[in-house]
Amino acid sequence: MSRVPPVWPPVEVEPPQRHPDAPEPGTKLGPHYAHCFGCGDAVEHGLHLHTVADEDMTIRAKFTVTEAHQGAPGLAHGGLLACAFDEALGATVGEQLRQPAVTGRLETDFLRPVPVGSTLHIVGHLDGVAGRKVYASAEGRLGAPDGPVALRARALFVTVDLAHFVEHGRAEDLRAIAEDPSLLRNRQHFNINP
Ligand SMILES: CCCCCCCC/C=C\CCCCCCCC(=O)SCCNC(=O)CCNC(=O)[C@H](O)C(C)(C)COP(=O)(O)OP(=O)(O)OC[C@H]1O[C@@H](n2cnc3c(N)ncnc32)[C@H](O)[C@@H]1OP(=O)(O)O
Repeated sequence: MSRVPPVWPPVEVEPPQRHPDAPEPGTKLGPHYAHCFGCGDAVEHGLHLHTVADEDMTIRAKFTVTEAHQGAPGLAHGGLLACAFDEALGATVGEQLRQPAVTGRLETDFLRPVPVGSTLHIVGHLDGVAGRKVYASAEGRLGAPDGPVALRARALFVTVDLAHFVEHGRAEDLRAIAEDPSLLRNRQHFNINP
């Protein structure tokens, strides 16, 4: 099977501009929403992705595969691995641009099986911006930051305004957040991204 990658980004892009309030390299980012399956503390069997801002439009993330994440016996489910990349790429885009954005398209190459108990080290990079379209890519290495590459992913995020979440979200969840903003991360900007 040919694995020649298509041209990336697929359209002409501008270099991304880091927002003045983007976290400094080395900042631990923490969950953006307690009930987020990718990063939230309140989700017992969630992925609990931990992310750290890095230099040069990059985010580093770690995800440890548990029993609850299996597809085949002892191996991570591919859909959950794609979820980990959605989360890491979403953080790459949202944190650097400090603007809400949702996943429009996500493609994932699975190069090696990922066993239960192993940790995936993901590096996400913001590749370019074309109007509301934001392109980002990531690589996941097994067991260590310099371990073998297990996955690669590329995504298109589309920037949206806050009305997206008000219009499409559930009223009771929005009310709960209004009553207890600590459900979202308590930073200078609140993180409404899904
Ligand atoms: C003060 C705030 C600060 C914030 C800071 C944040 C820090 C955050 C930290 C942490 C981040 C969190 C991490 C979360 C990670 C998880 C993210 C998810 O899983 S998101 C859930 C899944 N995704 C959806 O639910 C989207 C569902 N889709 C939609 O709502 C719409 O389709 C949407 C918004 C994507 C586009 O709809 P339209 O009507 O607004 O715009 P149209 O014109 O259709 O698209 C815009 C452009 O994008 C292209 N486009 C859209 N989808 C495409 C696709 N699938 N493939 C190719 N192009 C696509 C279109 O062709 C168009 O391009 P042309 O401008 O014409 O060149």
